[in-house]
Amino acid sequence: MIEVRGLGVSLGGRPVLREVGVTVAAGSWLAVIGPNGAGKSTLLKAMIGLLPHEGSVLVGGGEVRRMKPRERARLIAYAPQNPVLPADMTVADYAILGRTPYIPYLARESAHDREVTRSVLSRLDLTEFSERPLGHLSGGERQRVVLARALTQQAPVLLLDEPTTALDLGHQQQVLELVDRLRLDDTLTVVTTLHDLSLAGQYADTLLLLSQGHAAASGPPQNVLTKPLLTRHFDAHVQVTPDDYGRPVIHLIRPGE
Ligand SMILES: Nc1ncnc2c1ncn2[C@@H]1O[C@H](COP(=O)(O)OP(=O)(O)OP(=O)(O)O)[C@@H](O)[C@H]1O
Repeated sequence: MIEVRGLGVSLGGRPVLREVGVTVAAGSWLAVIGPNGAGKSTLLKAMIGLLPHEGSVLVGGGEVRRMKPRERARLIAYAPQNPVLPADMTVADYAILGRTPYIPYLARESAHDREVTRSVLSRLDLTEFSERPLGHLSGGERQRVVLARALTQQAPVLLLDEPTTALDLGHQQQVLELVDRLRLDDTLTVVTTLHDLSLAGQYADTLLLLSQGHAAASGPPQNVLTKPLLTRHFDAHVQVTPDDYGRPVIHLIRPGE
């Protein structure tokens, strides 16, 4: 569903991604991990065609940079890490913007568009906030609203940049479970950046470890979430233990222990 080959991106005259290649099969989940500044958000932005780049990014068989915005929006939904939100717009009005690619020019949203939006808001525990202005929400509520807008888009490819950073434990689990259920029910292809490596290992089929703009490792979680790789690329003291299902769990340990 997604095929990235020889991707290179320069920002401010500096190379930020170099020769990155990755393939994501339809219906699978790729988690992009790596230290701050490694290029994770840049990779997602390149996948949606927002950045000039070298190499190719194919989504659904087509080059993203050649797609018309409406065509692209029906194929790829993207929830950025820190979007600027219009403070006076209500939650419901913002979430229904995800339906824009389906609304004919000069027409209004249909009953179906409103129903999709209502259902997504309900699944994200946001019904009670529907009429609240975005400027009157907590950080975690705002993050769920950004995700809601991406989900109302009902695109087969979902790119989520750090979807859980501002969420409490329960909402982290709720959001990731919801994304996984949609992935399985509707064969969505999911790409997320995630700083929580244990969560990345629990939900993703494949991990891509970016380090200083290049792909340092990729593969199933147990091959990427290893002590040597994490120590080298994150410069951290960690212990990796399997959970009850054999998936790697990462613990930070005090240096010297
Ligand atoms: N517009 C820009 N101009 C110049 N450099 C930029 C620009 N945007 C990002 N960068 C740089 O590109 C590098 C990669 O940024 P990116 O946001 O992709 O990292 P990241 O892996 O998502 O980091 P984090 O974990 O901190 O979110 C960083 O060094 C960043 O400073």
